[in-house]
Amino acid sequence: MLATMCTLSLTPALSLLLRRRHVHRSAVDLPLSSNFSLHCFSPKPPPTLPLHFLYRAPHAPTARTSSPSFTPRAAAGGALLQDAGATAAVLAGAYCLVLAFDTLTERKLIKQKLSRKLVHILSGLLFAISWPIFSTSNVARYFASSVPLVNCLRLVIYGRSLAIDEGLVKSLTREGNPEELLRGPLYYVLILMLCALVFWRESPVGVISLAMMCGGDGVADIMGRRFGLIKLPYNRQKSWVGSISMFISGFLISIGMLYYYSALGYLRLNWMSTIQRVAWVALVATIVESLPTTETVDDNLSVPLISMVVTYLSFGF
Ligand SMILES: Nc1ccn([C@@H]2O[C@H](COP(=O)(O)OP(=O)(O)OP(=O)(O)O)[C@@H](O)[C@H]2O)c(=O)n1
Ligand SMILES: C/C(=C\CO)CCC[C@H](C)CCC[C@H](C)CCCC(C)C
Repeated sequence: MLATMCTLSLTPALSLLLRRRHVHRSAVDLPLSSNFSLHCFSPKPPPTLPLHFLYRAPHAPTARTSSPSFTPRAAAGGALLQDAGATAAVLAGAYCLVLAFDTLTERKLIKQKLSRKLVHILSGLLFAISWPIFSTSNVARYFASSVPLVNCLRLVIYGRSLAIDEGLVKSLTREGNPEELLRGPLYYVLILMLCALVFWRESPVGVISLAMMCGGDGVADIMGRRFGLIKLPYNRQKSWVGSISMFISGFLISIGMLYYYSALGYLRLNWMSTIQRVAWVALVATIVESLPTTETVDDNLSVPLISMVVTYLSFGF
């Protein structure tokens, strides 16, 4: 795979950040409508492949990495330290987020249903936003995935009543039944783990799927409960307001996440076609979420999984 070395004509800080990270570029030089341009200089232009293909750029040499004392072992040690620190920080963030909403609910400053949905919306989106703080090593995704894994174990322990945490149960379940933790919340963290492990930062599939599950489905619930008077003809449990809210929020949050990752150099997208593709994903996910199948297949599975399939078919990676 031909490697190219790229630098961005962005602010010096962001350019410096990128020089230390993998910068991926498509082999197909796509016009970027965003407000930065990618100046790539490489021994020779990469072959233009028929398919949309990503190139992994090497670490650009810096003053530190060019010094005689710099060794691959030192780099590996630094990456492991960075990933361990990032994992600890995200784990702490997850614990504090749930604790904060648990406290707000306990003090009756926020209703339980709204608290649960805000945790649903924020957890996954903040998790995806945190991925760039992990190193560029090949094991970074495993460190990141350990955060939903720890929460998965936590949900199983409390869901099977092997230990008691009334605050957690109250803030994450509809009826306060610990076994509920083994359904929606457990599927949710399993999807977070899947997105980090399989798709990570190099593919739009993971971030778009999380945007639809967390942002789209979460906002649909909040708006639908509050304003959803006109129900869907084929599903009296869901409403037009809820579904339209899911489409709009899922679309906008997906675009926002893709812009975030392209601004950091992980993705290079043709925004005209990207907007169309994301709209398709949002439409399909909204239709699936509106179907009367929640009792058989939880939304926390159906929405992200259909989003993964449609995004993969649309973007090709
Ligand atoms: N397209 C949608 C989605 C949700 N809702 C509203 O939000 C509520 C919960 O939606 P649902 O998708 O069932 O969310 P759950 O994940 O099951 O919510 P929870 O587990 O918090 O009950 C529905 O009863 C409905 O009032 C809606 O009106 N239209
Ligand atoms: C109630 C929920 C889903 C039901 O629809 C959300 C469950 C949330 C998990 C228990 C906590 C998940 C935490 C994430 C893995 C990491 C978040 C890190 C971020 C920095 C806050």
